[in-house]
Amino acid sequence: MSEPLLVKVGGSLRGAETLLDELASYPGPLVLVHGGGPEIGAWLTRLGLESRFEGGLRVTPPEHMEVVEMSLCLTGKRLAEGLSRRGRRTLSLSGRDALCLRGRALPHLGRVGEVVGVEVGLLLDLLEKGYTPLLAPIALDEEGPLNVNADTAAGAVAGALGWPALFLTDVPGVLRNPKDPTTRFPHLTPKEVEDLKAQGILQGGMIPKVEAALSALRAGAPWAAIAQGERGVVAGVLQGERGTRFTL
Ligand SMILES: Nc1ncnc2c1ncn2[C@@H]1O[C@H](COP(=O)(O)OP(=O)(O)O)[C@@H](O)[C@H]1O
Ligand SMILES: CC(=O)N[C@@H](CCC(=O)OP(=O)(O)O)C(=O)O
Repeated sequence: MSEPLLVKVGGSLRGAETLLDELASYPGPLVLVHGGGPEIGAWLTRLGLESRFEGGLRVTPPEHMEVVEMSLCLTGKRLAEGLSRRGRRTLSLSGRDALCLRGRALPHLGRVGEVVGVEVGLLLDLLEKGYTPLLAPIALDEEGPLNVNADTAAGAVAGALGWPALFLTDVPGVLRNPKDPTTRFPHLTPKEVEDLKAQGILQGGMIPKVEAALSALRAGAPWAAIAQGERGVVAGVLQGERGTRFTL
């Protein structure tokens, strides 16, 4: 029996047909979390709204939140359709459905939050019925929806499930030189991550991704890895041949 996996699909991978084939054919149970940063940015720009990032997080004033949510939900529906057409029946949900992701707002970033609770029972029920759950990173607090970085949301879901977390993105892993794919770190510890941050080697969206991998491990995920969303990636990571693996 193949091991269950939590896979985060980065917005940077939009339109990657080979990734849909790869995920649809995975023989074990999957719970998926998707991003969609590039689409959100494109929609905000189209509507004349500008985004500002702090530490890799999109500052989200309340008036931007509907755009964020609409964009993420559309991305989720497209992915769910792509996987379902390939034979993996996938349901696209957000943290609002059945109050699946409970959140807490972070200070000074508008409606940006983190996940404080995951309705694991719902995810397991869907899996048992043969559906693959695909979550958009929207969590709920008492005031309504929160924009959660998709890596952060994926780390929280992996931790709550106690499943391994695989973050798929557009680079082969954490790189010493982000422009040179041959400089991949096969393995990183929290101390090494701190050093890379201090040296400015981890930037932008890689910061929440690495932090999410470590927080998934701290919450009980058996392993966490960042790798490129391409054909053969799941087997490559399981065999230790691709991606960057994290250990505590
Ligand atoms: N040290 C690093 N190694 C690899 N990628 C890095 C590094 N620092 C910053 N990055 C950037 O992080 C990006 C991946 O994060 P992000 O764009 O948020 O992806 P996703 O949408 O898949 O979550 C890479 O495309 C790369 O430009
Ligand atoms: C708070 C915050 O930054 N939320 C992210 C949510 C989407 C995301 O994380 O998408 P990727 O995985 O494609 O980066 C955003 O607004 O872009």
